[in-house]
Amino acid sequence: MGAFMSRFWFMLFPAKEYKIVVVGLDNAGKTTTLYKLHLGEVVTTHPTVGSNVEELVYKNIRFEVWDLGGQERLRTSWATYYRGTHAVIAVIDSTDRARISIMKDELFRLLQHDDLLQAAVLVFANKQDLKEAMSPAEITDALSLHSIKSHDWHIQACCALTGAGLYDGLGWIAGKVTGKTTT
Ligand SMILES: Nc1nc2c(ncn2[C@@H]2O[C@H](COP(=O)(O)OP(=O)(O)OP(=O)(O)O)[C@@H](O)[C@H]2O)c(=O)[nH]1
Ligand SMILES: [Mg+2]
Repeated sequence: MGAFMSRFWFMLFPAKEYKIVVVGLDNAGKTTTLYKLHLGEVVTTHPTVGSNVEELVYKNIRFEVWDLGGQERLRTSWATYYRGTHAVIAVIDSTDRARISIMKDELFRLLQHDDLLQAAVLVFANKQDLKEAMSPAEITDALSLHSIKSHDWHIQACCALTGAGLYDGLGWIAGKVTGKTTT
């Protein structure tokens, strides 16, 4: 391959791609988040059975983003997606006070998984447009995030419908996986 072709090839296919898995209870807004980031649009969603996967490029960093189904019967299969994961996004429906403790249990279970020992963890406090939404501070307490010492974690308020906060969260992941500060 000539020098020009080689440069062209690497522009098209940069070597590194980072894998993100998106987890959270059903109705949290995972699929809405993925397609808001991927298409810039709010898509009509149905409960995900299995997964959706899309590629995102942000600040020249390529991410392969896996959105998993959150229904109870599907959560046991989340672990089959973990291998090679650089970052986890846990999407929270900030109005779902009744089930935040279930999400906490799911979060602490995934933190113990061997395939996620190196993964950075971003918590999206989604649906902040709704007035009954818990604040990020309330969610931090409810999920006991300060007790997590084994992983880098960060919580970001967001609204998947407007996109507010989504790129701030992705920027945090970008900084963690590349080891650089991105602005
Ligand atoms: N008000 C509001 N509604 C949202 C927001 N994000 C998502 N939703 C709505 O929440 C509902 C569920 O969104 P989905 O993205 O399908 O949820 P999911 O987490 O993918 O659900 P499963 O696939 O069943 O695990 C949809 O009606 C979305 O329009 C948000 O930020 N604010
Ligand atoms: Mg979904």
